[in-house]
Amino acid sequence: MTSTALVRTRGAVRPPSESVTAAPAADNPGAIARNVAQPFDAGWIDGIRINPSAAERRVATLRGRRSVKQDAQAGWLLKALTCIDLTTLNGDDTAERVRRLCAKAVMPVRPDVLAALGFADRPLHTGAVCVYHRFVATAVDALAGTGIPVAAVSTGFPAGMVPHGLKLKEIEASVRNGASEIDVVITREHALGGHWQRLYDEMLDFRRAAGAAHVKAILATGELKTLRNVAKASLVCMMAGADFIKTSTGKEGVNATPLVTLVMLRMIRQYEARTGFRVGYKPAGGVSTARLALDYQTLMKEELGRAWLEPNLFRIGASSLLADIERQLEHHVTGRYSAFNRHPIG
Ligand SMILES: O=C[C@H](O)COP(=O)(O)O
Repeated sequence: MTSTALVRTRGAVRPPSESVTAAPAADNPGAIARNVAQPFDAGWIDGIRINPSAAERRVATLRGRRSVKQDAQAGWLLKALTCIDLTTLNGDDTAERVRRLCAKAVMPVRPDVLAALGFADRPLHTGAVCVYHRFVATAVDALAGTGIPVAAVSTGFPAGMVPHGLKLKEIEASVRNGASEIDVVITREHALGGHWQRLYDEMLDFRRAAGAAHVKAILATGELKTLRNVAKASLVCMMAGADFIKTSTGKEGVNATPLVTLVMLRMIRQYEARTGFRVGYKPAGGVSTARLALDYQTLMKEELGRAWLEPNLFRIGASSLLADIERQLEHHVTGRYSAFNRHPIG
């Protein structure tokens, strides 16, 4: 059994010292070994300990520590843009709206702004487009030839209150329609009741049903009551083979926060140290400003290192973040802010 000092401050943390550009990291060519499910390990899970006040202190100093210089900010924001899962998950979504979203994913920033930033010859796109199952085929069609993956929310998103067998069928149907990423919601009751073996079995089934498609396990952290539950659920999902762990559906009362992020990132770090597998992280829900995106990037870099700033290990689930990033990039180039209504998509 491992007793884990999970969220303990470790002294001064180096602020980001290098400019982050939208170019791939040299040590991260894009391909990483996919996580492989580990045997269920009750001792490892039982040994997890959290120090909430230390974690709170750590995130409280985040903005004070961050030192992304003004001219480096554009590079960080372009990088953030390539990590966005550009999302629409509304009851009034239509195929037409999804097609417009896909067009935005292909060209997220005006060419003249990109050119002014020195990216004229390096077109950028978002990390993925994320939709309900109903629109997977539409998005796959709209994104054909672009290399942009389609992510489908699944398993009775957002509450997950449908029978297990139906959840597996929903995953399989989205994969058949061309989704290469599946965002699955966990059964919160398993975590709230400490039924970790049940959560493990559930996630193992989700991962099997997804086949080659990558699985992002949505913990719905705002509903898990304690940071300890968040840490344990993170570990169990990784142990069962999840490729990413994701905070929220965007529909809970509390969605992504720096505090749950810190806890989840420490678990990713611990999981890599124990198994050698790198698992990705996706904050989602309420991440709507460039400033928040920079906060999450800073946490990723400080806690996990440069490799975790790339879209194969970092995504931001967001329906409106892109609009603010565009505004900040335009401001960087022109010195003026445009109105939000000039950015109706993203
Ligand atoms: O997974 C993505 C979230 O549903 C998006 O949440 P948001 O609309 O608050 O950006």
